[in-house]
This record gives sequence, structure tokens and C-alpha cells, in this order.
Amino acid sequence: MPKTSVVYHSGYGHTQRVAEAVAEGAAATLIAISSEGDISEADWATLKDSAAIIFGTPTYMGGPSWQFKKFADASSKIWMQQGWKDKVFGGFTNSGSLNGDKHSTLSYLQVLASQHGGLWVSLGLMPANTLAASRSDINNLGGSMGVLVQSPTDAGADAIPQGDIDTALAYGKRVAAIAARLG
Ligand SMILES: Cc1cc2nc3c(=O)[nH]c(=O)nc-3n(C[C@H](O)[C@H](O)[C@H](O)COP(=O)(O)O)c2cc1C
Repeated sequence: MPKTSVVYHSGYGHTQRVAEAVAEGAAATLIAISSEGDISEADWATLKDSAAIIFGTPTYMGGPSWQFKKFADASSKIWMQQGWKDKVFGGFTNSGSLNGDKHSTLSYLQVLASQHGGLWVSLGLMPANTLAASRSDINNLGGSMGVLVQSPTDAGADAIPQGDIDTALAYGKRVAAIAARLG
């Protein structure tokens, strides 16, 4: 099985819970970006060795957190050498509102992957959008580019709806399977 890594930032633990679900689905290594926006040299080496990299960040003010952006900017050194070219990439974001402008964040993650010459993996799940649909259903937020998650702002990560966690699990599995197929 090719190595998959999930590199994410979480300010208050909600996005971390999503990262854990994606990593569980992908059997991936988890790399947390620190509150200072840094990862270790060993973490950079892990990313270099990975066939697939999945980015994760909360949506803050309609985009990635500054800590994730600092990580992305630091990856410009790798971009110079096209060191991540042809890797498989994916992404997820989490916010307080059902919409919350998460699309802007996912678009940014896709652009980052594309700058690195990567192969972006879509969500690949049909939306749950019938009258009977609920927040317990897979892809109930109806995304297609990557994983969208909504966390109530007055509760901890355990209040994230199961449908969103299941979506994250399924996406991790999909990214790892595609990396294996290309492997
Ligand atoms: C600085 C800041 C900006 C935020 N901006 C947005 C936003 O644009 N849209 C939204 O729906 N929620 C927004 N939120 C809410 C967070 O996305 C939400 O609480 C999320 O679960 C936080 O994830 P975390 O615990 O991993 O940091 C913002 C929160 C903070 C602290």
C-alpha cells in the first residue's frame, strides 16, 4: 500500500477530528501543523515519501487558517524543485456554518495541489439531498471537490454530525485506493 499522509491544522480540535477520520479511512500518517504554522523536518520527509497527500484546514474568514497558509508557503521550496509532482492529492475543510464559504477553502487546496503538479481526487459521492435526508447521511452537505464538514460553534468535536465523519472516512479510503491503483 503506498504511503498516504494527512497534513492539517486545527485551532480548536474540530478539524483534528475530521483529520483523524480521513486518516483512518486512508490508513494514513497524521501530521499536525502547529499553532505557529510549522511542521518538523521529519514531517517534511514523511510528505516527500508519500504517494498521496491530503490537506486539511478549518475555514477561517472564507479561507484556510494562517497556520495552514504558512505551511503552504513553506512548501514553495518543494515547488521550486517540483518535488511533489505527480503525487495524488486531496483536501477537506470544516467550518461553523453549513455553507460558511468552505468552497473557497477547498478551491485553494486544489490550487495548491495543482501548483505542485499533483493529481486531485474529487469526493466521488452522490449528495444526500432528498426530503428524507439528514445530517446523519453521507455527503449531506452535497460537495464534490473534497470533504466539507460543519461543526457547531458552541460544542466540541464530538458534536460533528456522523454523516460528515462518515464522508471523511469514505474520502480517505478513496484517496488511498486511487493512490494504490496508480502506484
Ligand atoms: C478566526 C476564525 C474565523 C472563522 N471564519 C469562519 C468562516 O469564514 N465561516 C464559517 O462558517 N466559520 C468560521 N469560523 C468557525 C470555524 O470554522 C469553526 O469553529 C471550526 O469548527 C473551527 O475548527 P477548529 O476547531 O479545527 O479550529 C471561524 C472561526 C475562527 C476562529
